[in-house]
Amino acid sequence: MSSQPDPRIIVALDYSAAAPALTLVRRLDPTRCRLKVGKELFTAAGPRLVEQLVSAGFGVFLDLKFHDIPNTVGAACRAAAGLGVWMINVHALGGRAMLTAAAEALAGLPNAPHLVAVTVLTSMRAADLLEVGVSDTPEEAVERLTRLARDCGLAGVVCSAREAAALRARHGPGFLLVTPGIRPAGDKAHDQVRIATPAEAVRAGASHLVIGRPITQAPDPLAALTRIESEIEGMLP
Ligand SMILES: O=c1ccn([C@@H]2O[C@H](COP(=O)(O)O)[C@@H](O)[C@H]2O)c(=O)[nH]1
Repeated sequence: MSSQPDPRIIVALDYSAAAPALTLVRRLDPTRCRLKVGKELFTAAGPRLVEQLVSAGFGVFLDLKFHDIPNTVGAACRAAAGLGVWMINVHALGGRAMLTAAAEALAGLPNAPHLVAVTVLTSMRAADLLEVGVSDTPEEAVERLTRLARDCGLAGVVCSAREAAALRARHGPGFLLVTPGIRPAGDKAHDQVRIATPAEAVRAGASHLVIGRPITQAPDPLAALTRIESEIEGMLP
């Protein structure tokens, strides 16, 4: 019996136009990685590019981080699902009613995408949370928002790999832990704060690793992807 490939690396296509994104995508293979389309590329290139990536066989994470009133977010989630993507997300800080509306909007849809909630952005540290009125540590805030998201029926969360071990222990094997802020040892952190290497993330129990600039801005993106694959090879179940 042949098993379906389930690539754990999600390449973040943070480009300002479709052309450079497609130049990289043509060198990639859907059995090796999934693709993430975020706010920049989606705003520049629109839903047709997303459909093109889906038609090319890639699992696409549409990372638009919806955060609005429940009715608006539910409708946006349904529209996103219509593009045939593999995963979509909302901000957990939108609260229970919004998270429930998002989950209910997808319930019963054929081939509904995985719905995950962004907890605390990987670019934030404790002082940033304090400034917006959150006195929890990032770890506490991530844990609390994850419990809320799970309670509302979401399939997983976006968190940093630094919180992944505690979440994996509490929420068990099937819960999705999608971790950006991945930096191979020695790579620049850029604007990321709560970072981890690919191996650290997998060891902590991350189900998926979101990786952008370490691949897209590498002199040889394919070689960078191959190095990351080798680093985690044999560590995944
Ligand atoms: O907490 C979050 C949520 C989303 N992201 C997104 O992931 C990629 C990371 O890109 P790098 O170039 O590897 O830093 C980017 O598209 C973010 O929008 C995140 O970093 N943190």
